[in-house]
Amino acid sequence: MSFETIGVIGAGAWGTALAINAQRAGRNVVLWAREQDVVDAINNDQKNPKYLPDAAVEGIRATSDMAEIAKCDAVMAVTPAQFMRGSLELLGQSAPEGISVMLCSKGFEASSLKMMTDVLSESIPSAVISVLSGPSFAKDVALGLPTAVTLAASSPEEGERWMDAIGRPEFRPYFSDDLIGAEAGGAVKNVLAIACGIVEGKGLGKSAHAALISRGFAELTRLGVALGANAETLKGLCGLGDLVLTCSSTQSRNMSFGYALGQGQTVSQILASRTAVTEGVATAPAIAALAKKLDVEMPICETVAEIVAERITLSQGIEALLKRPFKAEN
Ligand SMILES: NC(=O)C1=CN([C@@H]2O[C@H](COP(=O)(O)OP(=O)(O)OC[C@H]3O[C@@H](n4cnc5c(N)ncnc54)[C@H](O)[C@@H]3O)[C@@H](O)[C@H]2O)C=CC1
Ligand SMILES: O=C(CO)COP(=O)(O)O
Repeated sequence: MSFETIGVIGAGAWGTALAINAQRAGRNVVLWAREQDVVDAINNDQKNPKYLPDAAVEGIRATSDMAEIAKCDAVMAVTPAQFMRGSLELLGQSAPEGISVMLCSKGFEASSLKMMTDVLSESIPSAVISVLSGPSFAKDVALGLPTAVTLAASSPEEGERWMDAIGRPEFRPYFSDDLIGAEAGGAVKNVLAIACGIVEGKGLGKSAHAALISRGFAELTRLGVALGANAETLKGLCGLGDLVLTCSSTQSRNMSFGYALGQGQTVSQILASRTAVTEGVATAPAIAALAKKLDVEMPICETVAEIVAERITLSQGIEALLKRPFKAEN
């Protein structure tokens, strides 16, 4: 059975862009927003000025009633990671047995150190889980610019259903059976993008920037593998691909957060100046704690966690990384 109606939970920039893409792919789309002004703007003006200004949100119905989402053939969950559990528990109140849910957010739950796949299994035990991740800025997808992503599903049949439902020439999903790899890549790259932003903001040079991406990728791979991912998956769109995108452009909220830190702003100043979520800020301490728990060497991510918690200064963090003992590359 193919998915004809798609429910999208979360009308932030990414949920809205994914809803636009699914509508363009020919699906009937219902978009759930927690804010009534966002629901009204989409239904009355075909716009989402709060989270995705400039994009036309046409042919999509917005709702604040989660029961309407539960009636759809399949659901894309796009709530920021720290609030994902609440959204899924709400969906679980009216979801049918075996509902297909695709997780599209990038982060770990800071309070439990859990991945979104675990949060979904705990909230809706019968859900059929998929993960969408990869280099894809919401604005690019909304504009219809070419994008390729990893679409990880628990069976090839489920993957086919999702690819048929949301794939388009300008939005190319590549199938993977590695749910953990797809998730881990997206979560860790956000933390590394903060580090890359700091390097750029402080003017440490492109050589340092490239070194950080490369050594950061080693950390991302180590943690992913320790969590059960296949290292090959992490070389793909959801790992290296997304790391390169997010570390290359201040269009990334994580990269621009780090850039602003590098330019001398404080964590609270930067967060107070934006409505958009900066996932790496909450995920950094979770990754640092996981690294400790699993005995995985992740000095860059641990340094970002210390900086974000304001336990060390940028200069202290940079010095500590540069003074680490020389060692073999792998
Ligand atoms: N924006 C992008 O280009 C991309 C974002 N993502 C991921 O998608 C997820 C959602 O990000 P965006 O849509 O960009 O968010 P956004 O920054 O555009 O909007 C914030 C979202 O958080 C929700 N929110 C705020 N406080 C909340 C609360 N207390 N409870 C529940 N929800 C709350 C808002 O309703 C809104 O939907 C994140 O995990 C992000 O990493 C993934 C790929 C691309
Ligand atoms: O995940 C993203 C692109 O793939 C978006 O990254 P930011 O949340 O840092 O903007």
